Amino acid sequence: MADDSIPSCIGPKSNQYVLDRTQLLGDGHSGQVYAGWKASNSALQVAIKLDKTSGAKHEWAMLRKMQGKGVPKVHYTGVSGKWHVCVMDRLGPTLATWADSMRYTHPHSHLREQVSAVGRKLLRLLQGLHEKGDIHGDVKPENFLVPFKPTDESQGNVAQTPVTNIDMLTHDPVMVDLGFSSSWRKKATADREGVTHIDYSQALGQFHGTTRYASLHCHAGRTLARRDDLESLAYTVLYLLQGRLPWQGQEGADKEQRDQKVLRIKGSMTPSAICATAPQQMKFYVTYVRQLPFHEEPDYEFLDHCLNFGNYTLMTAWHAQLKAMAETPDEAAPAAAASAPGAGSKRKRDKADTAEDERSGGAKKVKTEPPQEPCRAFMWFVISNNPLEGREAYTSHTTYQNLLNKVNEFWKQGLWIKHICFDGSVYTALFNSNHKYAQQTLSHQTSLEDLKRFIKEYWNKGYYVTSLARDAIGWGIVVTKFQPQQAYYKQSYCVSCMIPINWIKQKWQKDFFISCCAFSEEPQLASVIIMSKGEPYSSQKVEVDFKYPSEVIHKHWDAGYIITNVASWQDQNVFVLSKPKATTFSTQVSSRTRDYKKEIKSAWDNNRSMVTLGYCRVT
Ligand SMILES: Nc1ncnc2c1ncn2[C@@H]1O[C@H](COP(=O)(O)OP(=O)(O)OP(=O)(O)O)[C@@H](O)[C@H]1O
Repeated sequence: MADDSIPSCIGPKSNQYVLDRTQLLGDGHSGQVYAGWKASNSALQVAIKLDKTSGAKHEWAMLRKMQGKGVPKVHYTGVSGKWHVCVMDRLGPTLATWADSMRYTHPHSHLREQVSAVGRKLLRLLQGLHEKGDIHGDVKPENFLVPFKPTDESQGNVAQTPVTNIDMLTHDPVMVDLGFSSSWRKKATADREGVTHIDYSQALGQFHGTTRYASLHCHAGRTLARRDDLESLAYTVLYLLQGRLPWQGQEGADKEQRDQKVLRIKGSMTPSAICATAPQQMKFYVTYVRQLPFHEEPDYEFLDHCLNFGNYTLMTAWHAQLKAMAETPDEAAPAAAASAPGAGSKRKRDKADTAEDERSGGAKKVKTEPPQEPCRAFMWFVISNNPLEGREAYTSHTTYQNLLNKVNEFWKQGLWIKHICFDGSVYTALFNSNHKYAQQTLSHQTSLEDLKRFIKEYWNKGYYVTSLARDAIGWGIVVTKFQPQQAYYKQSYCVSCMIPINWIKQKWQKDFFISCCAFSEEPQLASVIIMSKGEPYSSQKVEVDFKYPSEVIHKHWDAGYIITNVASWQDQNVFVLSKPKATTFSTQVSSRTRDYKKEIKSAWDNNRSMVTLGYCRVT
């Protein structure tokens, strides 16, 4: 039944529009779009967007700002009853509808040529928006419409124009739905020469956008930047070409679970796998946008060359280079093989043996060449700080029992376990002569229920959990009794099937900070987070990424944070960064290495103390 609150006439008497309730053009999350016409001139066909929220005013302002630059012409905006109303040019079908119908009626070569043209035009539309200081924030095929160009001008009617006949080589797509748009540059500097980029932040668990097309950064709750529009454009182009994306059709109890599944598939697929059945240039496009730093101005010319896959006879020098690269055999090793020590091609292994990132690292170079796609690999993350204080040691063993025997020897020497870690086959433990510790126990628990029982039992005895690791069959746990006056005030744990970001945020508000964490995949997904009151930090961040987020880590280092925990969660890495209350700390080094022993030795040789170890995905 039609909603009676929907107005049939819109606008002041001198400028009225008639709304046709029988012609719903689109139904979005914030309202509906109906067809209509100008009361005094029925040939002027319009689209009338009714929005329930005052957020519409932001979209109106954006549409006005972009008039003449690829958005529909706006005829009227105002409020009617409970609706915020925007009357604009009526357009044709969405690109999704257009491509779906083309796919079954035209040869693939034709679709490919058309989609290439569309992709390049969309890129330029987004570039225009970016040059104005804004990003779209919801790039997807449904938000770009085919223009209405009636074949017979005298009886023009959008709906009757066959969508399959619209030649996008000669028509330009139009961008709609700017409701999610935001600025990528700071307002105060928008008109000045030295443009300042907005600040980076990550709000884990906050995802706004369309799951199917969202960038990985968007899924991770990171502040959106130009790179995110361009990553979504890649998925849009791939959808138009293939009618499907590899992460479609995921099922789950709720939207959050489905989003998590999509993120996991999207994030763990290499650009080659995502573009397996697409033109090879798209692989370079996806690789490039996924590696683009937050602040960096995208190289639109490079992306345009990648999207120019419609016609191989129109090859530029760039294009030829891209094609040559596309024909080079893919060196990516499968994840499992890459994770085994010594696996992967020799060249890759030599190149990737150790990578180091330092707090005082220099400025980054801007990439102008086609990026190389990295292979997926897991490595040790060795985190060390300046300077080395007291004694330190490490040990590694393939069985928990052997580890326990060795730990007993270290305890006798006055060394305490600082951290334990498991890489799939080997347990590693770091030790130091921590003067705050008085007693320690290392234990192994096979189930989560046993782990919870153990933690409670030892809390009652005055111990706190100081390290945790997940091994092949259970959980290694270290509990410690502190010297008087040195203990935490309180400790809390959360066992969950996801990273419990809301719980963590609540605890942060009560001055708890993450002390340690561990994650399991088998037999079920589980995350165990231990938070304590009394940690020597003033603030904390959690970063979740599919690889090592060097750019983000540098930003946090610059803001005074240090990495205090590294762990892996499904295909992703979890980095806990903490801001120490004391300001004595000077430099932190994060090394990704296959040979952690060499790295620990090098840290000690350079007077650096060990903070933590993790075994995580690096690419
Ligand atoms: N000017 C127009 N002419 C014709 N159809 C339009 C026009 N504007 C929007 N539409 C149709 O209405 C749909 C929804 O529009 P829009 O995306 O602006 O609404 P929304 O409520 O913000 O949607 P979403 O849930 O995607 O954010 C579009 O996908 C399109 O099919």
